Amino acid sequence: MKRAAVLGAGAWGTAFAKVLAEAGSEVTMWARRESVAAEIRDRHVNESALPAVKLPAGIGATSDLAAAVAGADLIAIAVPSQTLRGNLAEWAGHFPADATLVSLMKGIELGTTKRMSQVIVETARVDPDRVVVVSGPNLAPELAAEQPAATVVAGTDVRRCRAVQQAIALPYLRPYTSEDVTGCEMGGAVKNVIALAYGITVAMGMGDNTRASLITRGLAETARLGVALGADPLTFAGLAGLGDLVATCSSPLSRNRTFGEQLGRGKTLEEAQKAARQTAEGVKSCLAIRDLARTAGVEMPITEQVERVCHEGADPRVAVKMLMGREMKPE
Ligand SMILES: NC(=O)C1=CN([C@@H]2O[C@H](COP(=O)(O)OP(=O)(O)OC[C@H]3O[C@@H](n4cnc5c(N)ncnc54)[C@H](O)[C@@H]3O)[C@@H](O)[C@H]2O)C=CC1
Ligand SMILES: O=C(CO)COP(=O)(O)O
Repeated sequence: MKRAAVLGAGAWGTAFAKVLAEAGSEVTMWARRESVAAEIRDRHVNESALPAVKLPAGIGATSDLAAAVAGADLIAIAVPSQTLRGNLAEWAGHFPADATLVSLMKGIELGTTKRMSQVIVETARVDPDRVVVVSGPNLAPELAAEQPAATVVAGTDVRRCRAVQQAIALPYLRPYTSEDVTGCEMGGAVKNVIALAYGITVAMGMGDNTRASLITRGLAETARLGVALGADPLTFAGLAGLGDLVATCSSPLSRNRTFGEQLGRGKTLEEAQKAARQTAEGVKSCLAIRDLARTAGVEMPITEQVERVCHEGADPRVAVKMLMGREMKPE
């Protein structure tokens, strides 16, 4: 049996801990609040993150980071992208020397424009081979309800990828491996921005033609940026690209889509933030992704408009007009 730690007891950390435990690992979760750790330990639930989900009784939980990671050979991290660097500054010294670090996050760091695996390598001072990314169409409440889904385990060390693949394979979760870390992370981060745009248009009453156009052109700009950063174009046709984009845009469970709906109803950023209980990564990542695109000389018109609506108070109706009024070109 493997010993795994999951750092972050939000929706995804909790669902992922359940997966690891059910696939045979001995799991300890780290929660920021001791009350959440106690609830997981004693009542086997995490009501605020995943209401009504019964967790395996064997999952341990603590708010003591050193205790959570002691002896772990797999450490999965599921905190907000923008706090990861700060979290790791406190944590990294406690990580066992050869543990595989699994990034579950889907965002780009503000300011540095770094992907989460890059932040882990830099801040925890580990060899890039030790970092593995898990990304795909994996809405936490659906996975926790054991609805069948697939995902991608990406890394530069095939042996570690296979070990993580084995550690999360279940009758309801089918993991595939990939060597394209950049592509998987860019797919996961940019789909959150496109899901914001999708939510905005849903709230504006737009129909399936608009939705399909957004998904398709959203994927086009995701792939354009990803390829400029060295990703394999085929990754964007896979689970961590199109798969996650479709799941997130289509699902009322998505925090990013829901956040977009608030903006589409005319709420300000601050009002939408007040209403959101959990992390909607696209809201901050859209700034970093726009900066990445500008530096790489890549056009990302949907991302540009999402940034304007989120952070410059632009009217969504004007944003739609600007997207539709762009210069004509071949597909
Ligand atoms: N929820 C989902 O369905 C999925 C989420 N993800 C990604 O996983 C990451 C985590 O997402 P969730 O668990 O859903 O988010 P969440 O908002 O439910 O949980 C985030 C957790 O991080 C903890 N945390 C630790 N340090 C923190 C700090 N300094 N500031 C704020 N919170 C801190 C919070 O206490 C909270 O438990 C995100 O990057 C998200 O995009 C990926 C796949 C699925
Ligand atoms: O990444 C996800 C599904 O794969 C979850 O999306 P949200 O963060 O928008 O809920």
